[in-house]
Amino acid sequence: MFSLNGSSFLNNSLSGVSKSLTQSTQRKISAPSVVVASVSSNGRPADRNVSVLMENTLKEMRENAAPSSSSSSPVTEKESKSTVGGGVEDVYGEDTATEDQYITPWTVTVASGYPLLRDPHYNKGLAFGEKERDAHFLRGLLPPVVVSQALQVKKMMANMRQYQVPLQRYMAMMDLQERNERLFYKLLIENVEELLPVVYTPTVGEACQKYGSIFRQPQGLFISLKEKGRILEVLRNWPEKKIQVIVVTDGERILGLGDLGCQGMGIPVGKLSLYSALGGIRPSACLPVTIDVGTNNEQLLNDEFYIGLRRRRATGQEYAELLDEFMTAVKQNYGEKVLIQFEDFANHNAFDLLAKYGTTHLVFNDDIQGTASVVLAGLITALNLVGGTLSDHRFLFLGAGEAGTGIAELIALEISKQTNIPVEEARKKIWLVDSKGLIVKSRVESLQHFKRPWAHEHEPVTTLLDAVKTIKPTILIGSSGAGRTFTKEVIEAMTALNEKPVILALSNPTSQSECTAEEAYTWSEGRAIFASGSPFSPVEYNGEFYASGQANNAYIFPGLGLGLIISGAIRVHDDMLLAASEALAEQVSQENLDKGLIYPPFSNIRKISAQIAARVAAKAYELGLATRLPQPENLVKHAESCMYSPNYRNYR
Ligand SMILES: NC(=O)C1=CN([C@@H]2O[C@H](COP(=O)(O)OP(=O)(O)OC[C@H]3O[C@@H](n4cnc5c(N)ncnc54)[C@H](OP(=O)(O)O)[C@@H]3O)[C@@H](O)[C@H]2O)C=CC1
Ligand SMILES: CC(=O)C(=O)O
Ligand SMILES: [Mg+2]
Repeated sequence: MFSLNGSSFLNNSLSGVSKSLTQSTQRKISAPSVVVASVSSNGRPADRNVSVLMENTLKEMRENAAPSSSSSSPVTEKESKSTVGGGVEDVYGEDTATEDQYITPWTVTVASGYPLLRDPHYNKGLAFGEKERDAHFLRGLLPPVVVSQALQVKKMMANMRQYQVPLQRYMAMMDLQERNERLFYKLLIENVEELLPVVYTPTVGEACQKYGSIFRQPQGLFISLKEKGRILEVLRNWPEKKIQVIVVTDGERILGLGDLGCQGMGIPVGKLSLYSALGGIRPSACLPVTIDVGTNNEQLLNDEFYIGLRRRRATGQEYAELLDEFMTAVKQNYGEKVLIQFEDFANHNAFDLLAKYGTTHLVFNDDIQGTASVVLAGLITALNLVGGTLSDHRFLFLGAGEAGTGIAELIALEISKQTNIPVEEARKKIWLVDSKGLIVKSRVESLQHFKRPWAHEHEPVTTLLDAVKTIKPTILIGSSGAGRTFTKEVIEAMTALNEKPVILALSNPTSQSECTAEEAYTWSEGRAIFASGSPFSPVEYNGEFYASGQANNAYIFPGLGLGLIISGAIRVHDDMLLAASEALAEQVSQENLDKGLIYPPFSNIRKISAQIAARVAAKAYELGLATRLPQPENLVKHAESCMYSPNYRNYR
């Protein structure tokens, strides 16, 4: 997001602060302003001419210091500015309570000329109009032509399609994000099905593996053990002050690729791009964080280009203390209502972190809860194709970690609600296999705590194939991170047992998928209802085309996050996950079902996210967890109106 040398760092990194200071006024101002520390200007022509613009900006800031009733933003002025000073933002460090804290002496100037072209939030490239070029000292800095954003999108897509190697596309997209943020989002929103596999799974997996080698500009906030005791200070280095969503990882379980240490940063960056593109959260309100506690990945430790701490992972107290400092600092810096999404932590930390902070912070774990919600939605839809209710089915999982047990628990909860049986009873319909075989009672003492509820009475079974034969599942779910584990024999066994076997290969990226779409359709003779975590192209089998859906939490977390934000929710509740599942399932049309699709196309995702957000927000109000009162009358419309728009704004 910024270069680390000289004044461009200063200007770029601080540019976001101006947005936070002027956010309430943006509709009126529209002029790109930046805030800089009190450092003298370098005397460029643009700087000599800023005084009038600067005065205007300051005037407008003063005028708009009071709450604006015309703002359609879901964040009210009062809420967004509360600090120790009794609800008034302490911009100048005037509060007694903050006396011992350092402050930065900000002054305001206006971005124009060369720095404006280098500011990704405001840069429009060739789309700067004639008047803007005059008003902002851009004459001569751009070639004469003025083009539309639509033409820029067309050109970028044509360029993108020239790249044969997926990683090159990823790098081109990241470069665009750093150069012209609105164009990046415009491209992503308008070409979501084509670009999702570029900025997200599977390509983001390869990008994380090679992050050190392809590293150009830092994205997101890196918090390592070196920063212990100073995390609040580090958070304050981030240019944006009004953060609504944080996606944080410690890089220990990146997709199904294992421990990638600090290079896991690609995941929070990618997930937050989806928060904005798919869920409409403002990019400036999103903060990607990677907590670097070392890595146990020998290959990375020996890689001269590795970007993280060159030490083995901290564990126990050292780990817990760093995480606790982070969680405390986040609340201190951004308040109660910042949403923290835990992402790609290893399961030995993930469940504990969720349990520990679930009662004190607005948190959820995407791998445990987001995945559960998306899979439940797919299963509710699949019932239209295979018949029966959820409780009529038998579920078998390969993989009993975060995703596996998270999904299993939400299915059990839904069955329990639908049938009025205790959740313990509902769990008996669900079986899980881990690396040691079927989870059964006789193994209970040696099982991690999150597996224990699934240890049912049964004799030991060591292979998946034997588990399929003995449990006779109607639904098989892969959440193992182990590629090609749904063998021909396994899928044939499922097909022998079921007219239409439901087979979900959730593991990411594509290399770790339990089977390919082609394998699922071929080995099941075209009878499988199949979906996968990473996308597969349609498959031809016996002269027919089979399209499969993408069972990925990307359907859920953007809408869930939006719903939490617009309602001002203070906690995430399981019923919100169920509400999100129902909302997603309702978006699957008969036309989708006729093609065997159990998820709607991603091309409609913003509409889908608005529906999910509305349902989640409604649940927050119903549960008394919402703080943004009164409840808007039409939550879908409200969600849509709150969504980020990547269209260029006019500058005066
Ligand atoms: N599609 C989506 O939206 C999502 C997909 N995922 C994917 O799911 C996968 C797993 O993630 P997560 O649950 O967090 O990981 P975990 O590490 O928490 O769990 C993995 C589980 O798989 C088991 N396992 C691993 N290899 C084998 C094998 N060869 N045979 C049988 N069991 C095996 C492990 O067994 P043991 O416990 O014995 O070690 C463990 O129970 C990843 O690839 C991830 O990308 C995750 C979240 C969302
Ligand atoms: C999709 C996702 O969150 C994962 O594979 O970890
Ligand atoms: Mg994940």
